[in-house]
Amino acid sequence: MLKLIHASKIYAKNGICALNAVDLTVQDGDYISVTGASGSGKSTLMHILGLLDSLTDGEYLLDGAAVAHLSAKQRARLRSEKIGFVFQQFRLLTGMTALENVALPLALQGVPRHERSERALAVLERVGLSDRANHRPHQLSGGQQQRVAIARAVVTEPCVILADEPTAGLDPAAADSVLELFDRLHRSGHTLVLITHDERAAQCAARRMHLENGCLFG
Ligand SMILES: Nc1ncnc2c1ncn2[C@@H]1O[C@H](COP(=O)(O)OP(=O)(O)OP(=O)(O)O)[C@@H](O)[C@H]1O
Repeated sequence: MLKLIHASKIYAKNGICALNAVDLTVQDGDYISVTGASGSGKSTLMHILGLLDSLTDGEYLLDGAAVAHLSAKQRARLRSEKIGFVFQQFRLLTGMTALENVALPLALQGVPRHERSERALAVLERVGLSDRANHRPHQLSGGQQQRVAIARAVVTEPCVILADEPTAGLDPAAADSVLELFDRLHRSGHTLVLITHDERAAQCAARRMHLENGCLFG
């Protein structure tokens, strides 16, 4: 469903080859972790898979379709339909409740208000936070905020969840609750790509990959 074929990314401004002829297939239901030293190309890989940047060589197929020639508008639409993002910094909107944050991607897709509240609440229930639906981010712990962010990423039923260092900065118990949630999402059929420095997090994935100087192994 996600396929990189001999994918390379060279940044024009400094000539750095951040991805070097990478081949990667992510099948429906996969749970993959990608580790690598600082500067090995992890963020670049996430940006490419998340349609936030383009390849300089090779191909990226999303659900079987090449994305190289799509306009910025088409890419943005595809991104909101097919990809759920989870970031290290949660990126929740501080003025909104947990429920409103989770419902936001549905609003952007034009889902009617009544339906989006229902769906957001159902997903908050799945991440164990339905009793916190009306709390704002500052009233939640770091681990709870990250679980809200994960709920927001899955509410649109994307093809894949791309998580960039989702446990960095969390204490061990909170990190465990996030990894446990990923495990449950994987077991219920979700597709996950976890980009991480955290060896313990990487071991939770069903398949491990490793980046070294832009080359992908594993
Ligand atoms: N926008 C950019 N313009 C130019 N060079 C870049 C850009 N983004 C990344 N690079 C370079 O590409 C290489 C890979 O960077 P990338 O951020 O993908 O690595 P990373 O593994 O995510 O690193 P970290 O773990 O430190 O975030 C590095 O040498 C980096 O300096």
